[in-house]
Amino acid sequence: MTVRELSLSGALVVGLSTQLSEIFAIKPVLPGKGEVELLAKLVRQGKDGAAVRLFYSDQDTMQALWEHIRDNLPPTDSCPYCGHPDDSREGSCDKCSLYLNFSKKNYLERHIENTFAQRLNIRLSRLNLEHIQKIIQFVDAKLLKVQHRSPDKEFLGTSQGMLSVFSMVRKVAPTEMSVLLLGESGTGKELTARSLHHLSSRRDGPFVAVNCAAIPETLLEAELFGYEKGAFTGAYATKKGKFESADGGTLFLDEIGDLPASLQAKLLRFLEDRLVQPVGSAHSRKIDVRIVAATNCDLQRAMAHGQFRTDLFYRLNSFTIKLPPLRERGEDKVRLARHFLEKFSRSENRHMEFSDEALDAIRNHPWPGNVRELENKVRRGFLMATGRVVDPECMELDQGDPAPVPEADSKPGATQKDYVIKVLEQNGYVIARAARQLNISRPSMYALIKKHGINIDNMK
Ligand SMILES: Nc1ncnc2c1ncn2[C@@H]1O[C@H](COP(=O)(O)OP(=O)(O)OP(=O)(O)O)[C@@H](O)[C@H]1O
Repeated sequence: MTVRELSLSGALVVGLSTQLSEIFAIKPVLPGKGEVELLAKLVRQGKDGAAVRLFYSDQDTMQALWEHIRDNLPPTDSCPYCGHPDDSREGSCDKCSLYLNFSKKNYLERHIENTFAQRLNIRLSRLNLEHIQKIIQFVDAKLLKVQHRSPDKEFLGTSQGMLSVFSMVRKVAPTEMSVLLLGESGTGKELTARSLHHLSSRRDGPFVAVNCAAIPETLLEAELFGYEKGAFTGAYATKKGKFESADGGTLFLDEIGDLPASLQAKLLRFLEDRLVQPVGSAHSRKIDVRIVAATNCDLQRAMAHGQFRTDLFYRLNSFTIKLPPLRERGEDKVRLARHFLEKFSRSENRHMEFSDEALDAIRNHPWPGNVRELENKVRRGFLMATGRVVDPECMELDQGDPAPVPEADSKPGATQKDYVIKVLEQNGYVIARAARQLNISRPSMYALIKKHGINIDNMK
């Protein structure tokens, strides 16, 4: 096979024996580069030879090919591609629109771009409007995902609700605004708070998380604001509070709805003047901390009952992000489940997969404990599966009988309280075990106990 004519996108070859659809290689010798391999496809067989289309190769080869072609261009005023008379060679050929300014440095890139655009045009012209509309929608959806993609590769979600969370996180993170995170237990409030911190200019400062429901009321003030030596019995040395530990960074106050009234006032004062006064100290210190607060309880209702200060609520509520419950996240349930299974598989070096039944059970389960519950079920499935396949039984996912977990704020108080007491009884009043049964965190279990005024010591 001999290569007679060679251009950037095509060649004339003689002695070719090939079918129309086949892709084959031609190997012209280029000065200064030697033999190069170019992939080609037959376009037309004529009596002088076969016209072939060339596929673009790597940049070096294309550059060498272009230099060779340029050096051998015939001294003609016509377009070398279509023969149309053109004496300027400054722009594009009027007839075939190819870029003719050969002396320009970026000729090769322009030529390749134009050729791609032309091919795309030809393809598009063969599609009907409905197809084009579908392509545009597809591209839009892809762009949306790229732009709103999670700021953290461990923070997953492609459902509409989560894309909007990611978008809000990106917008508010670089500002100094306080942020209020709302959402049921296990929906990812702490993960969101960490993302806010990592995307802010405070990322090199500390991230300090405090669960206001998990610390007894009597200790909470000292824990948050610190204390001076001798401030109270047992205060043997001066101790920094969480505000001070978070200086220059972010303080995440989880279960803010459980903050006692006196501390609500202190937090409000801090948000106004950024001063912190340790217990037993006569002096205040200026602290540079961004507050991210979170709660899974209904602060509006708490305000209506006089349990949460309205002024503090409005101060914190200037930017609110609501984490959607897992049951409203569509296929994210399966994506997250696969993510957790892969994580466990990697850490144990044991590859596992879900059965189709397991995937259906994951789709249908109501997930009252949200992502935390999903992670726990997948962990259980990973540990209990005997072969390489995780089925609904080893995850203890019974589609017909989802665990009736009390939803913190949607049921009348008495019913929920009874249920919590029952679960505590069943688990011998061991908080961790009761929390596990309800698929909620220990702090959330404490919060439920506190919310209903349940006194475990009297019950044992
Ligand atoms: N979108 C997500 N992608 C990956 N992991 C997630 C996601 N959301 C939550 N998780 C994981 O689920 C678990 C619970 O999340 P997190 O502690 O942030 O929830 P929370 O809303 O703060 O819960 P609680 O109110 O009970 O404190 C964590 O292990 C977290 O890493």
